[in-house]
Amino acid sequence: MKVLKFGGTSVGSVNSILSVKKIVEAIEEPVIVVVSALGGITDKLLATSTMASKGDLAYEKELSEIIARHLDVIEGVIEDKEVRIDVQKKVMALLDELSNIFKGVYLINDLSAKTSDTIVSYGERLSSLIVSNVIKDAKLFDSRKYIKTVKQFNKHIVDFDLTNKLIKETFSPLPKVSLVPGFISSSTETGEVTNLGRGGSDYTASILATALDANTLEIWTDVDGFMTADPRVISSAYVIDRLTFTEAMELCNFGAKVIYPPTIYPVYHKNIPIRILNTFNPTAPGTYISKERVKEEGKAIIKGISSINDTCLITVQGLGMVGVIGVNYRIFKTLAKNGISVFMVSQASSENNTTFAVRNADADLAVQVLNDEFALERAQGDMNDTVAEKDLATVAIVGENMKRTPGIAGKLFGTLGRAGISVIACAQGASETNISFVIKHKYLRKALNSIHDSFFLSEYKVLNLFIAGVGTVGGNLLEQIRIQQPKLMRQNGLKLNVVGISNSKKALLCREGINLDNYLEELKENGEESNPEHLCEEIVKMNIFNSVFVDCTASPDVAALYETLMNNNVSVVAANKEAASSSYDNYTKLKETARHRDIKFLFETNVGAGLPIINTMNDLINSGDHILKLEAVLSGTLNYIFNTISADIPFSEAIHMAKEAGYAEPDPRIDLSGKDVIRKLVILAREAGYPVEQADVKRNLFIPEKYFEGSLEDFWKNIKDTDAGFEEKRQLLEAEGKRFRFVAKMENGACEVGLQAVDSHHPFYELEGSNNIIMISTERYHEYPMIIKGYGAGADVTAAGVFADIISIANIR
Ligand SMILES: NC(=O)C1=CN([C@@H]2O[C@H](COP(=O)(O)OP(=O)(O)OC[C@H]3O[C@@H](n4cnc5c(N)ncnc54)[C@H](OP(=O)(O)O)[C@@H]3O)[C@@H](O)[C@H]2O)C=CC1
Ligand SMILES: N[C@@H](CC=O)C(=O)O
Repeated sequence: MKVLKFGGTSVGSVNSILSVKKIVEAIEEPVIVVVSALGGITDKLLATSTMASKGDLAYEKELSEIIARHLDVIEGVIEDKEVRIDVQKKVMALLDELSNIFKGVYLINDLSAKTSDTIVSYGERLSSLIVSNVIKDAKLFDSRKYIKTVKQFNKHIVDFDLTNKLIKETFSPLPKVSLVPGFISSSTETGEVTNLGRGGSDYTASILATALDANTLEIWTDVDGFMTADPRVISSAYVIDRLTFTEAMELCNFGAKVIYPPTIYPVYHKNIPIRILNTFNPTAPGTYISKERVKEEGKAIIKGISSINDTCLITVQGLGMVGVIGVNYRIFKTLAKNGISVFMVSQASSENNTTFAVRNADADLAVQVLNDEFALERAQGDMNDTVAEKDLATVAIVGENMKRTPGIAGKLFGTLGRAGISVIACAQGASETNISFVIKHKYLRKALNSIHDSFFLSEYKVLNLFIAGVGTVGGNLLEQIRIQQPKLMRQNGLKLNVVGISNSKKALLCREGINLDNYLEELKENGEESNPEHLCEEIVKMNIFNSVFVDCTASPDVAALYETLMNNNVSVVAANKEAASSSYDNYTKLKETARHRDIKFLFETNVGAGLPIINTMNDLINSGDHILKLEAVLSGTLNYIFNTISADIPFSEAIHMAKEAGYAEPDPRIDLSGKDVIRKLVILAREAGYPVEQADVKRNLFIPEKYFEGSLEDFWKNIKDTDAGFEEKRQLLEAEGKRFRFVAKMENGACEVGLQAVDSHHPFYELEGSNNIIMISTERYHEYPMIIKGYGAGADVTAAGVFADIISIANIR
């Protein structure tokens, strides 16, 4: 035989009760079916009691809703008219009793524990009566007659000797289907109605399964089983197929509300397995809980992560505690005497403090009673005042396979460190099945996500992207992500979740991910007013794990956010060159911050767009080479212009064309003035190991300074004046068989940029379109420098370079 328990949601509606009928009637062996009250009814009974006890006549409305709910369910689940009328009568009789009790509570304005217990018992009495008339051949039993309790420490404790005896008598012989109300019981001494506490229906089922030696206990609920973590917080959480009793106990004691914790003890002792199944998805395999510890190859070492939101840490501290016997005894005795439950304890081996976790609501009382207990020691200066730190959260990782497996704690705390989360207290029992730690509540979501990502081979890894700038580069990047995303997910298990998008005026932020099919309209219509500071604040506030800020703007104000973002463990990928070419101090500070926080600051596209220049230089240096000299054409815009001007296309027209083609900076004067090449050379020199500032670069510019003064419109208007002069120079050069190239050079840290006329023997002569070229001379590449050449500007190649930086953070293959 087996015992099946159906919770409130499983018997909460007409459809769910019909599913229960189908599930039970398909079983061939004898079954005991335990039911909870209709979903939400226990809460409503309690709320109505409180109203009535306060003399609030509105209780009558609540009561009429309770009545209507039950009558509606009967109407929907019982087809046979005669049976239906009979059940309606019986149910109405119970509801009349209930109504009279409420009236009494209302009239005398008093709600004793006994009356409250009686009122809530109606929930299961009503539901079991209804369900017993839905399932074919079901026989209804009354749990008050065989689940007996005695009072201990103001709680109703099961009187197991009597209960087991009565259960055996009651269910002999065992009917094919026995229908049993969960939760309710009665007192051994007085016979009065009692109950097993909230969630007690699971316990009823466990007690019955144990007393009758069932082969399985099935808990039917509204989820597919124990999940690796709370799926409302972690989208990649999945159902755990097997757990040991210990693991299940650890997980549900620690916040996973799949089963009521005491349920596990009785069946554990008789080694009766529990299956967690979903009434709404009955074919799902669910979670199987048994004594056996199975170590499955390729599966995560830990089984689940759970958490307690409501945590306060209390610390008792003082040098006077060191070596003194009995301090902890006094702490915990005092707490117990005052009914304060402690769920985590941590004591340093120095013995100078004991820290423990309680619920926030118990904190003030705990501090007060402990200060009283240690009043003398405090007065003598041997101990400090007791301190409470509220609004914290406790997280636990659970798994029996952690036993004797080195590196678990290291991995856990390393993961938290990389996410920028500080651990306030931690504890691990010698059983090694649970490592618990306390953090600030605001980091809970991030901690759970980071740990889940690190420990579980989820179907996919997530990178959360904030993309600033949706123009030429940013827009192209978003389109590449949109197109590539399904393949990355399928082949590499990488989900790129774009959680933020912004332009200069608006920001769109969504933790769950922005739909990339129509982000521009969304940004326009639903984006919030934004500026760089606001954007930064919002990102920090969202506090998302594995997040990357992608800067596709040209804004110095946006670049100024990197430090704060990185200090909040957000990696940065920049197409924007402002930060890497800013003061050397700022550049090194950002790089050090990234190293120190174990995050990334990547800016490959700052030089040569998608060409692998910076990465190659880093690889050379990291393998022990030294960069001695760089010679390069680094402006796609200028190279394009010099390759495009002709008798038909004047200089000013070629600038327009470079802008149109997406090569030029948002402000093309940055290209024309040589500034863009200067900052690129500075970045390369720094990456090569030379502490260079922009002011150190010698420059031989080719457009007089006056053209860069005034507004951008002035520039476009005035630059036409240079067309004739340029055409003259071009013709001369053509006659000499030479071409203009704007060349950047660095030799042992000395940098210069300038216009050069190169002949056909020069390696830069044949450099088509907007291409860039760089010759890198090193100790190893000396006689024949390393050459990297290709598209050096343009939306798609730059976006692809930014994309590559992002992918490198995910570290996928
Ligand atoms: N084009 C290329 O070949 C290469 C470009 N780069 C770099 O890429 C960056 C982007 O260039 P590109 O795409 O051509 O420029 P665009 O002008 O096309 O786009 C810039 C984007 O940045 C947004 N923006 C500006 N200021 C802010 C701000 N304060 N906060 C948020 N968003 C802002 C703009 O918004 P709005 O529309 O509201 O102004 C726009 O969406 C530049 O730094 C450039 O140097 C690097 C390598 C190659
Ligand atoms: N404006 C730049 C774009 C790449 O950095 C260029 O023309 O090279």
